[in-house]
Amino acid sequence: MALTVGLRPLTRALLRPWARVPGAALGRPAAGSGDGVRCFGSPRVLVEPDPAAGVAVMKMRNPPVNSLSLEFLTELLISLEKLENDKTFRGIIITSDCPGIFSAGLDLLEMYGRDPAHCAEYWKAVQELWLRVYLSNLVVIGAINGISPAGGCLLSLSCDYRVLANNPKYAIGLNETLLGIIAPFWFKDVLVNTIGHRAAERALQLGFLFPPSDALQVGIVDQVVPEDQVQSTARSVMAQWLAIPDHARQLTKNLVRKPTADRLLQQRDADIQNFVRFISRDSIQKSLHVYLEKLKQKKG
Ligand SMILES: CC/C=C\CC(=O)SCCNC(=O)CCNC(=O)[C@H](O)C(C)(C)COP(=O)(O)OP(=O)(O)OC[C@H]1O[C@@H](n2cnc3c(N)ncnc32)[C@H](O)[C@@H]1OP(=O)(O)O
Repeated sequence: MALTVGLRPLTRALLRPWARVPGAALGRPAAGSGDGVRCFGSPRVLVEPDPAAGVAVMKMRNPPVNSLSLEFLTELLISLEKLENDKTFRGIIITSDCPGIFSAGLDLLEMYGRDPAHCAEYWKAVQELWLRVYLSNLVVIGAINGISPAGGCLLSLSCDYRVLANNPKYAIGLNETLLGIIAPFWFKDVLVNTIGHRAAERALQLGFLFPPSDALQVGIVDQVVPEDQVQSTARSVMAQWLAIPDHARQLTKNLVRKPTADRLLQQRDADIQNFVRFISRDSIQKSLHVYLEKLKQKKG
């Protein structure tokens, strides 16, 4: 029997009117967009619109590490939906407002010590974010200005183009096996599509986190540039992509990506059930506990 997935907080949030950021974000003119244009967003997602260019920069700011908690996923989804539905925008640049960290991936605390209903709700939101970014009609460029493991890597892989800052600390990859967990088939599919079967096989089994030079060589990112040029490079790449007529690019993107997305769309509930069964196992909870303890101990 299909698991019934409650989506209460997510649904509630999606029904909420568009939230404007109190304080800091509001009133700050968007960079390069003239005086009249203001940033907007939500507590964890700052959106800097450049209507003249048809581009919005979406900055993730869920400190300390931009882990993808349920609330953060919800805010990202709301921002993306808002931008998708606004004809002003043809492209978005996803980047981080947390120094040195693009995203630490899925929030382990949403999966550790939680009941099955919560895990199901969380996983549905993870699926939702992936589908929205991966199938977005907008051009999506990742300006990856920090480390990007696991779910952070999935988010990057779902962009149309990835620019990574050249800092040896900014590794990227699907490192799930290092945590004693398994990347779901759709994470795997996106990696295989990006770097090929053999490279993905090794990277997934060994939980590789590629430093920038290796990331470029294997093709998990498209470009590596000095750290202070990540945003400007993303903007120039965006201009190239926006030179293509939208309808032609969008239909082509759909042609290429739909089969991969359909594999999940055809079995979303089953995927949620699998995830909940897997993550609820004692052995997996133990692995997560050990990993979280390691993170704590690292601090000394
Ligand atoms: C089934 C598929 C499932 C999962 C896919 C995933 O995405 S699983 C998540 C995989 N992510 C990782 O392996 C990254 C883990 N984090 C790190 O390696 C480091 O935190 C990082 C990102 C390199 C940053 O290091 P830094 O030294 O700057 O910070 P620190 O480690 O001290 O972390 C600060 C606090 O954040 C907590 N934290 C880190 N990552 C996560 C996370 N993914 N989820 C939840 N919480 C996370 C960390 O424990 C620290 O907490 P604190 O309470 O301050 O001790």
